[in-house]
Amino acid sequence: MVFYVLAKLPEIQEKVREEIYEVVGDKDDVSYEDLTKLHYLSQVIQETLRMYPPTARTNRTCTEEIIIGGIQFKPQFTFSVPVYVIHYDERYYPEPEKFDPDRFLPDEKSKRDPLTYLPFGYGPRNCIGMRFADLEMRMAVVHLIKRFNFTPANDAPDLPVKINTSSLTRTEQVLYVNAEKI
Ligand code: HEM
Repeated sequence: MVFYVLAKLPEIQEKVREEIYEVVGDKDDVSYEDLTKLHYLSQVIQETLRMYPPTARTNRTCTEEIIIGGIQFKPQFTFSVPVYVIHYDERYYPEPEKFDPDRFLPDEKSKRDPLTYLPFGYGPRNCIGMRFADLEMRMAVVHLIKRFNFTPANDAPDLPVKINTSSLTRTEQVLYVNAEKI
């Protein structure tokens, strides 16, 4: 998804590429240290996961009775946390359909409740692979953006791309990008 977004937003793609050249330069051997310095790339990945979270909702089962906001939850009740809906709530993300990596600048991020950003879930049973996935995504973008310029293929739909959220999220149509060697 991130390559599609970058193909559609060439200024953001260029900014990501510039940061990668500054931090990594020409070397092929990208270290963990290098990846931790790619702050703008991290913001782009976070914004991609806000708009296109692979999991649209996550479920929990109550172990004990509790009342939250006047709603009574009994033991064994199962309920869904609507991740996708929360990520598009204007109270937390003004103009939610706009792709804006600056929402994840440290200052902006610190103004929001952490429960408003849930691509990896939350709490003791959140995603165990979160950090690994983050590093993998950064590494993939670094190697590909260094070598290729991405542009939208013919008839590529505009952003935001329509998403089917019935189970794991997926785009309603197949998305293609052109990759041109730099
Ligand atoms: C972008 C990539 C990924 C996303 C968006 C993602 C998202 C999620 C979400 C939303 C949950 C449920 C968390 C909750 O209910 O609070 C979850 C659970 C889990 N994920 Fe991921 N995940 C990703 C990659 C990975 C990877 C790479 C691994 C393994 C290497 C992994 C392993 C797991 C496991 C084992 C759980 C269950 C944890 C538990 O029940 O205690 N995930 N993930």
